[in-house]
This record gives sequence, structure tokens and C-alpha cells, in this order.
Amino acid sequence: MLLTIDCGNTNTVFAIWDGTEFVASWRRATNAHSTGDEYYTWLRTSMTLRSLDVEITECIISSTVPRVVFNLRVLCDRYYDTRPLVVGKPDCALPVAPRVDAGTTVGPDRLVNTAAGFDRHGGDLIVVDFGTATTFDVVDHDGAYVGGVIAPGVNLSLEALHMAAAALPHVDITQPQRVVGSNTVACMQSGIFWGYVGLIKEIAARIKSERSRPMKVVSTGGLAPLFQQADTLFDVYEDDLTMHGLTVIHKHNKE
Ligand SMILES: Nc1ncnc2c1ncn2[C@@H]1O[C@H](COP(=O)(O)OP(=O)(O)O)[C@@H](O)[C@H]1O
Ligand SMILES: CC(C)(COP(=O)(O)O)[C@@H](O)C(=O)NCCC(=O)O
Ligand SMILES: [K+]
Repeated sequence: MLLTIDCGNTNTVFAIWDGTEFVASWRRATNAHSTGDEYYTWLRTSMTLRSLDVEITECIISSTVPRVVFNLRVLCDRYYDTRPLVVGKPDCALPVAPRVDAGTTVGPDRLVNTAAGFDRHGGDLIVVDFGTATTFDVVDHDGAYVGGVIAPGVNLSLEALHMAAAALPHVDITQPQRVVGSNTVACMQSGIFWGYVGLIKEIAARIKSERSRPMKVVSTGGLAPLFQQADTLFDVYEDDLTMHGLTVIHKHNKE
């Protein structure tokens, strides 16, 4: 079975793919200090808790945090006796090569989302991923990643307000009932929520107009549905997009 690992700046998701479907997935905080031994013990326990007894024979990793990759490689090598594919490394082929400025390193998560989006929807896509940062990945008609937009993540924006201003508390994101907040928390939630709705609309519209063609907007990441309920911002929401992309890239490398 294939172990897929998607490491973001905040969380790392591990999932097991049996060739047809994901049989389980687990999420933990990203920590560059976690060792291969720790990952293995935690995964073993997590599998036992679900009465899962599967043999992991292959592994693919996407990591936006380069330092984490070393310990994930140790996990694969020491405990599963397999050399992982690492997205973005020269020995991991992509279905379609990105077209960006020479010398640019594209976030592996964006390459994975591109492969997943193209596999499911074909080309001319905008993939919006709500993570630590909110990324817009533009996928050309032939499936190539051609660039996009990086905006501060929703929680990062809320945290920045709290960190920088002594009188602003830590608040969670939610859709405020009204735009005009009548207390501090409501004001902050309004700024982030409605500001974000505007950001998504404006960026998607400008990408479409810059490229002079209709494009499908695909969203992923836990916060996408919250924004979609306020306005029609996306054509489709796919919770498992990044994990699907890892299976697409793995398959491409095995063919
Ligand atoms: N369903 C959700 N509801 C609220 N917050 C969420 C949800 N899913 C993720 N988050 C938050 O969004 C932020 C980004 O998380 P995540 O998507 O795991 O980022 P990354 O992929 O960059 O590690 C984190 O602060 C996380 O706690
Ligand atoms: C933009 C990102 C920080 C998003 O990471 P995430 O929110 O998933 O943790 C990541 O894709 C990245 O480090 N990119 C490198 C620069 C680029 O993609 O152009
Ligand atoms: K992201």
C-alpha cells in the first residue's frame, strides 16, 4: 500500500491509499524536530486504534517545509524499507512540467494540486488552497502550472492582528451576521471574512480576465466551505484534492 504524506507549514497529513481509495488518514502538527522513530510509533498506534493491519510498501511526500523531509525519509527507509518519491526533487517526474521563471522553486503542494486538478477537471483551472498561506494555482489548458497568487492565510491574518495590536484578542474565523461589527471580535471577524470574500472574487476575476478565457475554480482546504456559503466563489470544493494529486504523481512515476 502507498503512504501519502502532505506536509504543510501548519499541519502534516498522512494517508493510506490501497490503489482504489484512501483507507485512513491522520493529521498532526508539522514539527521539523519529529524524528522518523516518532512518526513510526505514532503511525503504528494510529493504525492499531483503527484495527488496520496494512503493509506499507511505497511512499510519496510533498513538503512545503524542506527541513521535515529528512526525518520523513528516515521513516520510509528505516521502517518501510522503501525510498520515497519527494515531489519537487529531480527524480520525481511530474505529469506536465511547470512553466515559470528560470530558477523559481514552486511549492510542491502547488505542483500536487495542479496534477490533481488537471486529472479531475482538465485544463484552464484556478486551484485555491486554504492553508497557512492561501494559494491560487493557475493550470494551463495542457495541465502545466503557470504561476498564480500567494496571499496570507485566513488564520495567519487573524493571528497577525492579535500579535501586532495590544487590544486585539485572539479570535476564530466565522461568518459574521453583519458587516458592521458592534464589538471588537465582530469587527475583526468582519474584516477578515468579508475581506477574504472580496480577495477571492477579485483575484479569480482578474486571473480570468488576464488569461481571456473561462476557467474553472476548484477549492480545497478546510475553510473553503465557510467562504462558499457566503457567496458563490468556487465551481467545486474538493476536500481530498492534495492527497489525490499525490496518488496521480505516484502513478505517473510508476508507469
Ligand atoms: N475546517 C477548519 N476549520 C477551521 N480552521 C481550519 C480548518 N481546517 C484547517 N484550519 C486551520 O487553517 C490553518 C491552515 O491549516 P492547514 O490547512 O492544515 O495548513 P497547511 O496545509 O499550510 O499546513 C490552520 O490554522 C488550521 O488550524
Ligand atoms: C506558498 C506556500 C508557503 C503555501 O504553503 P502552505 O500554506 O501549504 O503551508 C508554499 O507553497 C511555498 O512555500 N511555496 C514556495 C513559493 C512558490 O510556490 O512560488
Ligand atoms: K496553501
